[in-house]
Amino acid sequence: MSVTVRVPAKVNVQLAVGAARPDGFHELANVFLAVGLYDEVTAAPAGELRVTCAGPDAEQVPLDRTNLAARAALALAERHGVEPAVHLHIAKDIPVAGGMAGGSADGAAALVACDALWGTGASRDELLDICAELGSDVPFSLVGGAALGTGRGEMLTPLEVGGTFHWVFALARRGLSTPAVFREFDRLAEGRDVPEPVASPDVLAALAKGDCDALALAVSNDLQPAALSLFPELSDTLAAGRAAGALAALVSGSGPTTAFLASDAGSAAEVAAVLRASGTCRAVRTAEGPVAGATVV
Ligand SMILES: C[C@@](CO)(OP(=O)(O)O)[C@H](O)COP(=O)(O)OP(=O)(O)OC[C@H]1O[C@@H](n2ccc(N)nc2=O)[C@H](O)[C@@H]1O
Ligand SMILES: Nc1ncnc2c1ncn2[C@@H]1O[C@H](COP(=O)(O)OP(=O)(O)O)[C@@H](O)[C@H]1O
Repeated sequence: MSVTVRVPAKVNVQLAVGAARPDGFHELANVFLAVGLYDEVTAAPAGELRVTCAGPDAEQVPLDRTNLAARAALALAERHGVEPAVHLHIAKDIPVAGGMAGGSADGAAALVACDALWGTGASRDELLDICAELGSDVPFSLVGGAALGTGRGEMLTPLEVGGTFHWVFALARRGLSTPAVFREFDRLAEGRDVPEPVASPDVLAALAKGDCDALALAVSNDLQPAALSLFPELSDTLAAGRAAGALAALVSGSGPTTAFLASDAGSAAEVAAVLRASGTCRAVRTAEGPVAGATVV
């Protein structure tokens, strides 16, 4: 008996970042869109907790209890008095440390898989509570679709989306540490007023209408200057994607993956081909959104 859960990556179509809070986190207005790059987590009975991982970048994924999938299983087991004797196999396809919530996705997927395998019958709210404990992006990985995340990003308001958005993702040759990017954000903001983060009405309207031209004009990422400060070569990738005809180009979350909005699947394929030939990135993927969150397959 085993349970497999498929879980998507995310791109931030708006990431507004406020000042650092006393708890070390930043207040956000974070507009998430789930996109069709997936990890799959399979939970199966075992003598003890064990994590294995396969796929691109698998060697960068920790297999101990710091792995977010393992942390999810331990959190659910503790709440329900269950022995976490489970083998979690992660089939990765979401770039690691890429700014696409790959680890967060595996945390949400492992939670759903273990809940089904163990029959703990956790409610949606309980699963969301555990996700919020695991990380700021993890609740959205469970929910999927499109949502506005406030607080650390863990308090979600689902958003209407009136169509399909076509994306191209350029994977970078090295990762970026999310905490390091937030620290660089703080350094760049020193001495300046950091406005309260507010969701952009233009972003919300463009999503609701499914209007890629309007979305292209409205997307923004307050972490982009910090990511570019730590990884300046990403500017070349952004420029290559724009020159290839992308409607918009931005760093995905804390990066280093760069995201390019295209008008349709054909244009996305053209932008992807130009980026592959540009020599400015390690690999290029295309994906559409919104897609569903963590789902038992
Ligand atoms: C930046 C975003 C945008 O969606 O995602 P990625 O680009 O990493 O995928 C998220 O805010 C990342 O969420 P997640 O990766 O879950 O962060 P967490 O594990 O909760 O926190 C990791 C570290 O990031 C910083 N952090 C995270 C969230 C937040 N609102 N403020 C922060 O300052 C803190 O240094 C924290 O210790
Ligand atoms: N299941 C997992 N998949 C990927 N990374 C993981 C996982 N569990 C823990 N990590 C750690 O989390 C770090 C951030 O990974 P990830 O969530 O993919 O980055 P991002 O939040 O930028 O998308 C990785 O460098 C890795 O060390």
